[in-house]
Amino acid sequence: MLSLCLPTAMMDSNKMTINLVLFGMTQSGKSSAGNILLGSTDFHSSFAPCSVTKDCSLGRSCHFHSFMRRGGQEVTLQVQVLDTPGYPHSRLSKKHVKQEVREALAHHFGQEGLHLALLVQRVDVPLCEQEDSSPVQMIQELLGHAWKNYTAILFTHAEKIEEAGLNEDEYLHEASDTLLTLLNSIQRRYIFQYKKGNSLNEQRLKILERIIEFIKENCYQVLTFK
Ligand SMILES: Nc1nc2c(ncn2[C@@H]2O[C@H](COP(=O)(O)OP(=O)(O)OP(=O)(O)O)[C@@H](O)[C@H]2O)c(=O)[nH]1
Repeated sequence: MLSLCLPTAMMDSNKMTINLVLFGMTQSGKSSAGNILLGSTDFHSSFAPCSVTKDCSLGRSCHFHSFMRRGGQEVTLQVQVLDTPGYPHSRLSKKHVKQEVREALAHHFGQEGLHLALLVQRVDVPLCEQEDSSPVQMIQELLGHAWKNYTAILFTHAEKIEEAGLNEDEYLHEASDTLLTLLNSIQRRYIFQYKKGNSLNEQRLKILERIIEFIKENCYQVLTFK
């Protein structure tokens, strides 16, 4: 059963832990995005013509001291990221992936709660239009009716937008109706992740700042899984 609450245990006055889960199609860049968020290489990320990740795994970042201020106090941030098998998966059924992720969400975030699900989506791959095999459908089924308040899109391979001579706004302007409808339904929460250019540290800061904005807009509420 899913419920919403304010995570008092997770946020004392000067330390905050944020809990994130990564969803997305096979090879969309989930593990790589997880590593950027954690500032580590905890998750196995590699190019393959099939799905690499078969199991869920949780990674924890080190503590980012004085990452932000809250109520006049400096806050130390820790990030926890749950990496999941891609969906559609090249070897595992939908039922299997869903069960695996459901159990992992309950195990890792059952009590503490989930702040945000990131739908990891390559900019150069159209969003899956088939409802039944779409990662969006998986998010809805696992997060329940409040999924729209707890989901953001992380666009990976964003350097391809520049290579095509576009900027982010022009890319979104050209987006399919399916993607635009999804973006509107999640209050246009999106982040672009670039492989080239900025250092990984700069990228992590930029992405984390956006994520914290989304979490603040949600008044730090979490989804719990019991
Ligand atoms: N150019 C570029 N390559 C990326 C980006 N993100 C990920 N990659 C590469 O894409 C490949 C797949 O990345 P992963 O992070 O393993 O993807 P995944 O979604 O975890 O893959 P599965 O576990 O197979 O579902 C790797 O070679 C990454 O280095 C990006 O933003 N830009």
